[in-house]
Amino acid sequence: MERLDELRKQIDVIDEQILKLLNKRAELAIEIGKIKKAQNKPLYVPSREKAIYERLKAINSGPFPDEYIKNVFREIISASLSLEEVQKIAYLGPEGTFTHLAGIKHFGLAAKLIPLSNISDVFEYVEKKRCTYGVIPIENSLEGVVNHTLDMFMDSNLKICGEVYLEVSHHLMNLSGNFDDIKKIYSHPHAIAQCRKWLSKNARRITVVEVESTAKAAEIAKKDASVAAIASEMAEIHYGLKIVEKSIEDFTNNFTRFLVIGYTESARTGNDKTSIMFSVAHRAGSLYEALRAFAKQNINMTKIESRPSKRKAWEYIFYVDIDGHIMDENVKIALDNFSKNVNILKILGSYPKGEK
Ligand SMILES: C=C(O[C@@H]1C=C(C(=O)O)C=C[C@H]1O)C(=O)O
Repeated sequence: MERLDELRKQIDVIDEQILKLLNKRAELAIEIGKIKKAQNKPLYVPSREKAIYERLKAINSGPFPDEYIKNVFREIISASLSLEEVQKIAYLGPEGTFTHLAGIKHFGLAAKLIPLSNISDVFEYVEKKRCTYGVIPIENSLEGVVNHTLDMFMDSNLKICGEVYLEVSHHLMNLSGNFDDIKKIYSHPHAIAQCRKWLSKNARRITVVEVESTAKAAEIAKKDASVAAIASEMAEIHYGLKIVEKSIEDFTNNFTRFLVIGYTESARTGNDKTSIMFSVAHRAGSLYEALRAFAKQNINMTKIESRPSKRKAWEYIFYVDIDGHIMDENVKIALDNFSKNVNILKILGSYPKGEK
């Protein structure tokens, strides 16, 4: 037998062993699912999943690459979890958006992802338990925060249970893949802003039209050969378009951060983040005094935003992210002191940090 055939035979044997083990593993997951259901515990446990990825990465002896262990096990876990219960996930659609991609990255392909047309609907679907979790964008490293998402937390009791980072790259695409066919370019205002230099250099005479999402732009481009969309690779595949020019963004290092919202609280993993919202009195130094509680406990603040309270003119709500979990001793002490210096305090959730 040729060496090539011989090696492939060995791979076939190993694949059979992997499949047998996958089924053994799935049986255990089903058992665990029954226990969790009987104890009324959440079926999806992100802290456990994170611990699995990290443990396997630490013991990996190679040559299987460390960076792909999570991808492989993400799908194994997603498929196992679907045997306990298929997870219904609401996300800001339509299909083919970066939020869709973030949902798949976090929950895997076995979850049922449900596209909704706005951020409020995603909150409502999860609040009314039509979906177990929701995925929404919260900020882009170049364009800043998504105000609508922040504002939704004012009146919602949902918790943040996870975060996902995606590197964003914009491509110009149309039906033919031919630049000369393009009369109009459609995209989301953020994507257009991020490709400004390229557009002014290469598409001066082409009309640029803003639409509500990059996927919507791709949907329009699919119907009209003279329309091109600036959208993601996901949209290209989903809408059957052809890339005219790849990565036309002005700056690299473009990341979008997404939040996973739901009713369950995520357990401590040792590498977590906590999000809070609060207001302070209109008094000199009140914000400074409050935030000192974190500095005193040596807690790093990773984000601060302010938004109008919408209840009274010139009254603001602050949003802060800190390193650590509410079950960490230093976070507990800091929040206890912090709460003495603020008016309203709402803990939006502690959750495992997303991989950048
Ligand atoms: C099996 C479990 O349920 C789910 C599936 C997991 C898995 O397949 O390893 C891990 C965490 C949960 O999201 C569990 O809780 O351990």
